[in-house]
Amino acid sequence: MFQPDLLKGKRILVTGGGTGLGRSMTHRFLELGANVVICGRREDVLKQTVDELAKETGGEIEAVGCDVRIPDAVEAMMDTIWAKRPLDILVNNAAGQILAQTHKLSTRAIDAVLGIVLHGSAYCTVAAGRRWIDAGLRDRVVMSILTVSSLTGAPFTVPSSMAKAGVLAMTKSLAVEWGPKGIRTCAIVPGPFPTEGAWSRLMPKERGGNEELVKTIPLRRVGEHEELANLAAFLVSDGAAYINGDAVVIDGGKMLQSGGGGASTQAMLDWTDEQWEALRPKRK
Ligand SMILES: CCCCC/C=C/C(=O)SCCNC(=O)CCNC(=O)[C@H](O)C(C)(C)COP(=O)(O)OP(=O)(O)OC[C@H]1O[C@@H](n2cnc3c(N)ncnc32)[C@H](O)[C@@H]1OP(=O)(O)O
Ligand SMILES: NC(=O)C1=CN([C@@H]2O[C@H](COP(=O)(O)OP(=O)(O)OC[C@H]3O[C@@H](n4cnc5c(N)ncnc54)[C@H](OP(=O)(O)O)[C@@H]3O)[C@@H](O)[C@H]2O)C=CC1
Repeated sequence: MFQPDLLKGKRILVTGGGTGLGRSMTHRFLELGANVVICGRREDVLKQTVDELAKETGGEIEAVGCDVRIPDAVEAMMDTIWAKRPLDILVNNAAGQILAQTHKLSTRAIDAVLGIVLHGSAYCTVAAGRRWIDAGLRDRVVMSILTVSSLTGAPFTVPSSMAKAGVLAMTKSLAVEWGPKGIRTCAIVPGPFPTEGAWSRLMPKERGGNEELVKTIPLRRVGEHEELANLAAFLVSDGAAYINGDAVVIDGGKMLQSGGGGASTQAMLDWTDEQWEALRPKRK
């Protein structure tokens, strides 16, 4: 699908790259010749991913333990990365989610999610951007992984929806402020892509499992990691050099199905031919 050296020479940081979609993007970036640094809080998870992906791809990968909620930890991580070679690309992927009734959330619960998604993305973006701007480095990219709820809002995942909407605002704002400095920003808005992290927190069996979920998606399936990883590879590559400030939705059309007619559209999709026929005016 891509030239095998699409990302050759690019040094990329994927936050939360040890698991799930971050791992899958890292895998694709390595296959395409990038040098990738991953970060996360659990060093054992990072080490295992580094070992596995180095073996699977033969690519250059390293890990730095970092909690992106802690400003000093982010600065220390960037110093460690820069000591070897400056980044070309930052991928803000690390996230936290809680499925709960909003009026029952504790302030610590709200802060836990806002801290990872909103503050963590801002700390990483500013730490990389400041270094690029101070050194006059151009042709750099910040790509953030959002959620459909950043565009639509979503009940029961309010802190995440708020935080991702904030990251979208950062993406659009910096496209204008940093564009002239040779730094472009972009985002991906994924629909459902099964991962242990998301499914264990957001898909309790009471939700009906994947069978119920796919009925809400026009393409009638969840996403495949490779599909998101390919989009990510394109967006950070020089092939997408004129894309700045935009967020690309990859959700099988889910957002469109739940919009407009909403719940009643959903019900109509399950109507039988007889039900539709019964609506036709009868000829006299
Ligand atoms: C269907 C497809 C939709 C897909 C959309 C997907 C979007 C995603 O973002 S998926 C990403 C999922 N991955 C993760 O969330 C990974 C990281 N997450 C975490 O580490 C935790 O889940 C975290 C966000 C809670 C943060 O962990 P930590 O800092 O260790 O925080 P604590 O465990 O100490 O909890 C802090 C605070 O939050 C309360 N809390 C935790 N879970 C819940 C819950 N389910 N309901 C209500 N409250 C919860 C916890 O009790 C603590 O509060 P206090 O008790 O007041 O101390
Ligand atoms: N899967 C899906 O259907 C969807 C996912 N997304 C987005 O995709 C991205 C990846 O999610 P997914 O792969 O599903 O979930 P995962 O739980 O697998 O990924 C989250 C990653 O973030 C890391 N992380 C969490 N908190 C911190 C922190 N404070 N500092 C550093 N790293 C942290 C975790 O590692 P550790 O715990 O070791 O720190 C983990 O590797 C997220 O941005 C999510 O919002 C969006 C829409 C749908």
